[in-house]
Amino acid sequence: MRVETAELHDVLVFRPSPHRDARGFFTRTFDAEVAAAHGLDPASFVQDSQSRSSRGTLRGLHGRARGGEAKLVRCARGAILDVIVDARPESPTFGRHQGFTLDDEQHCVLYVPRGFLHGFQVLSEVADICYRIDRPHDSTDDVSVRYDDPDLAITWPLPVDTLSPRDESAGSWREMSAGHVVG
Ligand SMILES: Cc1cn([C@H]2C[C@H](O)[C@@H](COP(=O)(O)OP(=O)(O)O[C@H]3O[C@@H](C)C(=O)[C@@H](O)[C@H]3O)O2)c(=O)[nH]c1=O
Repeated sequence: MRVETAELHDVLVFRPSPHRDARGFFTRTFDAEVAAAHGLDPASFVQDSQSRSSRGTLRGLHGRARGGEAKLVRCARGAILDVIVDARPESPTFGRHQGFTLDDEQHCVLYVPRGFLHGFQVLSEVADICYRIDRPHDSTDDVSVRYDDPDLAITWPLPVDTLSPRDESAGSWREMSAGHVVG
């Protein structure tokens, strides 16, 4: 498994080597030794979740108040554009965003540190996203920023056809970053 850094500070991409044969494939999705060698505490990932969405669906941008939440994100089925925003005021890449294609061909796993916003749009007919988080979920910590916030100016690849009510009524990046609520 190769591990790459990203444009955004502290972000990692775990790039496995899938084994393909007539039956399909085998791929490693998490390796505690590799994670520890790159400064992550493997035991910290206390919940593993999965969501399924259809093409064009956008989930995000989501962050977490009161300490933030680190994530390991992968696309187990289909393909997505995953976008993260560095919301850590002390970071050299504060306010910047980066997109990553995650799919069931490359099987890359994206490490998103605490203090980021996270969202994705589905590129395939259906996509299953799996993510491990380093704190138990608590919806009272939810923070949402509009995916089409003009200050972030993220380019999404497809028209957005499905949004949750929470994402529909999300706040602005300016408001959120001024209050330093994520992380
Ligand atoms: C995220 C989450 C949701 N839920 C519940 C709450 C709600 O009833 C239902 C759907 O929740 P949401 O609408 O918040 O799900 P969703 O919009 O998929 O939220 C997720 O979006 C992506 C972009 C992320 O980064 C994740 O951390 C998470 O925020 O599932 C849990 O029980 N545990 C969880 O960890």
